[in-house]
Amino acid sequence: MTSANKLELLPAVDVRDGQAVRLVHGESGTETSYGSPLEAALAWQSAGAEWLHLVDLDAAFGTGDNRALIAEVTGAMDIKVELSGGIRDDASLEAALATGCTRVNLGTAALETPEWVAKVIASHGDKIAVGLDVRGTTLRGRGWTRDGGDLYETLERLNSEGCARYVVTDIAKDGTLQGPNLELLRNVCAATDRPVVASGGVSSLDDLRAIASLVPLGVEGSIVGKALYAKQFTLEEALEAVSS
Ligand SMILES: O=C(O)c1ccccc1N[C@@H]1O[C@H](COP(=O)(O)O)[C@@H](O)[C@H]1O
Repeated sequence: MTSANKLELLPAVDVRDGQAVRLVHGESGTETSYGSPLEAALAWQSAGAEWLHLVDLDAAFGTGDNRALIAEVTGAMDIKVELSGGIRDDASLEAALATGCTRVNLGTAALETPEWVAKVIASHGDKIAVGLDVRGTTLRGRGWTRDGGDLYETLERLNSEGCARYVVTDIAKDGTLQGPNLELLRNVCAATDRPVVASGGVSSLDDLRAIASLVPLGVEGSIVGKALYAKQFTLEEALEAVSS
C-alpha cells in the first residue's frame, strides 16, 4: 500500500474553557478534562502525528471562544492542523486561516448560510472542509443541538458547489468508544467522489483497521479522540496499525 492509500490519523484536541476535553455524544456538560491543549497537541506531534484536529468547542456551542489559545496551539505545531468550531462568517474564517492552519472545517454554516459556504468554497478550495455531523441521516448544527436538514440532500448540494472534503461524524457514536459507523461511511462515500474523514466511536486498533479498509471507497482519514485519551492504545500503535 502506498502512502496515498494509507489512512491518515488526526488525533483530536477539543478545547473548552481553555482545557483539552472530551465529550460524550458532543453534549455540553459531559466534559472530561485532560489538561493543557498545547501539551496534548505537542504530545500527539511527538508521537508521530501528521495531523491535528483542533476544535474550539466554546465557539461551536456559542459559549465564547478560545481563539487566542487555538492560534497559539496551531502556531506551535510543525504538523498539519484542521481547525473546527464556530467558523461561520468572514471574520471567524479569516481568524482561523490566519493561524496558519492547513484547513478549516465548517459545520453550522453549511446548514444555515449555504450561500456564504458556496462562496468560501469557491474562493478557498481545498482549505475548506465541511463537517457533516449526523444523527441518523439528520444533520445537526449549533453545537449539535439543532437539526439542520437531510445529510444526502446537503451532500448533493455541496458536491455541486465543489466542496473538497467531508468530515463525517456519527454523533451517536462520538465519545462513546462504541466503534465507528462503517455503514454511514460507506453510504457517504457512495454519495460523493470527494475524500471523507471519519469521526466518532473509534475504540480499538481493529476499529482503525476497519476504517482503513474503506480507503479504496474514499475514506482518507480518521479522527481519534477519546480512545487516545483513555489510553485504549497509543498513537504510535495506531499509526503502526494503519501503516500497511
Ligand atoms: O467535536 C465535538 O465533540 C463537537 C461537539 C459539539 C459540537 C461541535 C463539535 N465539534 C466540531 O465543531 C464543528 C462544528 O462547529 P460549527 O458548527 O462550525 O461551529 C464540527 O464539525 C466538529 O468538527
